Amino acid sequence: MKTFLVGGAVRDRLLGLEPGDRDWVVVGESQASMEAAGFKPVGRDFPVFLHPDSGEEYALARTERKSGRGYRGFVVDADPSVTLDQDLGRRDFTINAIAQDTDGTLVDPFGGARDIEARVLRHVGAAFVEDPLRVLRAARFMARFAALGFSVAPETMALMRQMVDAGELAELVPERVWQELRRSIASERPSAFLRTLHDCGALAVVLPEVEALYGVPQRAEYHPEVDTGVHVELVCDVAAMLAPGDDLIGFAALTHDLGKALTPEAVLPKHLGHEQAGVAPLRALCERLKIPAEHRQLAEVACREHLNVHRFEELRASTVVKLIERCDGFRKRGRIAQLATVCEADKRGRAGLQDQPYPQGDALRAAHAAACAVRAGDLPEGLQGPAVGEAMRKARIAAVVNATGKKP
Ligand SMILES: Nc1ccn([C@@H]2O[C@H](COP(=O)(O)OP(=O)(O)OP(=O)(O)O)[C@@H](O)[C@H]2O)c(=O)n1
Ligand SMILES: [Mg+2]
Repeated sequence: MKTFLVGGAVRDRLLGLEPGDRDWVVVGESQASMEAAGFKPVGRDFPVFLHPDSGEEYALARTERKSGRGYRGFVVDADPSVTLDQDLGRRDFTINAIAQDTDGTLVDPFGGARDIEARVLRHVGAAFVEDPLRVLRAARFMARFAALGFSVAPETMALMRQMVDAGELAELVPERVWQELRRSIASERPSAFLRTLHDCGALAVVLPEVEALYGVPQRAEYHPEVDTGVHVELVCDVAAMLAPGDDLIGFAALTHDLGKALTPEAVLPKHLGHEQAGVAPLRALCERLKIPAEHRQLAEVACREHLNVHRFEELRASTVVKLIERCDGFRKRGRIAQLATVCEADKRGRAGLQDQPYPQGDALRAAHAAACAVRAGDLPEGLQGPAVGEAMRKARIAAVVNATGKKP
């Protein structure tokens, strides 16, 4: 059986990175011969099998041709006569279209190794336009590889712009948009995802609430970068640095300032009340993309409360306890630490201010820990009904006073 390693594993090895999942392509076999060799069929849209021992994915070499709208609208040909070069030719980017023989030899008909060397993300061929998801994949690979010096080839960028202008991205279902977004905000450079989509016009289609932040000014004394879109890019990158791989914190960082797009012109560059104004566009975005509940909740808390956390020094202990209650932080114990991280990313996500300390974060975490340490057994005995809640809140306030030296 003739098998080749393909895709991400070959690419990542050439980049000197730790390869993830290994995907294999098989040439000259059929559904029947694979099953006879003990492989387990798992593909729904095309013939892919799991290796009986390693569990790795083996796909028959195939060609694909667009036959209609939607991501299922493809005619797949996986006949044993399909060649390795044909299979590589249907792929998205040259850096993903390199195969490696079992003896280590590379099969690289589209110059993928050269593009890896030159740090260029380039499409393989004209069939690129048949799959609108590839616009988001380009942006996601930029989030992952921009820090290594990658950029999108101008001709690929032009093609992506054409696809957007032709309305192709309307085909993308929410689940697939979220999958690419989730992985991008958990990558090293989420700003490159946003910037790539912004530059080709796709951000306006998939995340119009975020696109609307570009061109909106903020006060230069507080925000040397001025542009709110640029601010959000920076915040996402700091969040990715503070919490690597954490899409929960990444999503809240991305959406914390959506309200700034709604500030009336006359009020600019101030953004009074943008925290409350941001809740409606945030909910619209979450509904449309079917964002998971936990992500929605942290994002909404961060949107509403980020200024309160920034002024933590000024808050009384009772105000802190109420803030924690509003965040559901006594039941969801991880949430306050997450909020503190998002707020730190917000403060440090400003041009030239990345290295600023953010003492509010630790102070909030310490206050939360102290308030959480109060147990029902610490309260006076014999309390009934609402009196228990009242006594609990008082005890928590006292604990925060103790831990922080704040006024009650
Ligand atoms: N819309 C897509 C999806 C996948 N592929 C091809 O299928 C391979 C495997 O896809 P996937 O696992 O999604 O990407 P990887 O490149 O392996 O990256 P990752 O490390 O994220 O798995 C890609 O390298 C690419 O050759 C493609 O051409 N077009
Ligand atoms: Mg892969």
